[in-house]
Amino acid sequence: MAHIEIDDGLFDRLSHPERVLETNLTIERDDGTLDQFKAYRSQFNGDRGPYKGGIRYHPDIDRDEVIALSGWMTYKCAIVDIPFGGGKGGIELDPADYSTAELERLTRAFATELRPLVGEDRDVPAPDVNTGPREMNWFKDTYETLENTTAPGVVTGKAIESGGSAGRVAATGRSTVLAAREAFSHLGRSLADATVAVQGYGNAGWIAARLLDERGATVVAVSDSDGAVVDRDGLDPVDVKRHKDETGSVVNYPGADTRTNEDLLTLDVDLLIPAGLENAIDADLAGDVAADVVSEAANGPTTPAADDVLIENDVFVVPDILANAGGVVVSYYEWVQNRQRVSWSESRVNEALETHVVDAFDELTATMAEYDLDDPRTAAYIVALERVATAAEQRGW
Ligand SMILES: NC(=O)C1=CN([C@@H]2O[C@H](COP(=O)(O)OP(=O)(O)OC[C@H]3O[C@@H](n4cnc5c(N)ncnc54)[C@H](O)[C@@H]3O)[C@@H](O)[C@H]2O)C=CC1
Ligand SMILES: O=C(O)CCC(=O)C(=O)O
Repeated sequence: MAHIEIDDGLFDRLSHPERVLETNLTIERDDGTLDQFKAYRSQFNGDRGPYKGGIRYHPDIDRDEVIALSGWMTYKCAIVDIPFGGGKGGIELDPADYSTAELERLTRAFATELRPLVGEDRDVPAPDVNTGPREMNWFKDTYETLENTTAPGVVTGKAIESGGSAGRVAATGRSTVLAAREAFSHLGRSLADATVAVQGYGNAGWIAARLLDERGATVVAVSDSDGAVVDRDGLDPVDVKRHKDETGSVVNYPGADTRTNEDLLTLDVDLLIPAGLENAIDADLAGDVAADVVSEAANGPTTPAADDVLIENDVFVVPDILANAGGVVVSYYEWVQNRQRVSWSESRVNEALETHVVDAFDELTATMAEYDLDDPRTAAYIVALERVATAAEQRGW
């Protein structure tokens, strides 16, 4: 059912990316042989500002996935009201199979290929799955060297010493927790009393678990792609992270029971945080989700059919475009600091982040009330789509 009126032509335009680069990168392996990698960058929509979105390294990445992720970035930037459009990119590989030197050559090859498309005012990449400050530093250096300039705002998520922002690494987990706090408060409950399960123990998931623990919630289960660990008395997120860093996985964490990822998603907890990849919760599994609130750290963890089941079962789902927007909000402030050649304190960054998340959540609940909706995701898209459509219309054709 349509809730807002959008011109048919504009709707068509917003159903497709503005452009997609698909390329093959060639690098020399450490043994002297050559290897090829498929790589993509989708620029979905730039009506509200430069394209913005991460770069993912993953063996299953493909063109359609990158396009979908770049579309979500468009609406994410709109709902938290930062002046960016949506983009996303990625390289098809499992980084675990490559040395640091090979990953550096590959990242530099991608930056070289993307050079005509990116820039501080054109398209600003950032980290996503399996990338982080290290890759962003390499990207920035390659771009600046080729352009013979300094342009730290060409990517965000850099190391602090290379122009990164305080608070960026923790920002995605932080907004996921702030969004959950707002959802609990909306339901008249306190996050401090909640039990939590976190699926995915990378940048987004582990930070969310740590911040929840610091706020008094009990993290009873966490997982990564190898499986889940559960301790009903509560896990110590920092110690689980130490175990994962030492052993490569959360699995076999001393004192905890080992379970499957599916078990984790259907565990009897108050709050579920999917922080892995897309489509983790499908329609079959959704009926067994026991949590009252889901705060989506991952992009697209809930399929549309699963969403219907969760709504039917009164599960309050804070959609990805709001819950995980902390990453791009702090990326925006990193870009602002880079452009102004200034550096903000972590508390200033965190305060700005919190304002964006709380304001967006308030707009979401006000829209649910205005349209008599029981679905937070639809409300989020009403707010975001109106902003994108208005900007597009004001620019004209
Ligand atoms: N890093 C960032 O700033 C942002 C990340 N996100 C999203 O958050 C999600 C996670 O990203 P990061 O934490 O950055 O990646 P990461 O590479 O740091 O960690 C990903 C984690 O997910 C786990 N995982 C993968 N498949 C899984 C499965 N089937 N079951 C359980 N765990 C699984 C991996 O083992 C790993 O622990 C992605 O959807 C990403 O797009 C969203 C906004 C910003
Ligand atoms: O920080 C950014 O620019 C975008 C991060 C990202 O890829 C995401 O929010 O999914």
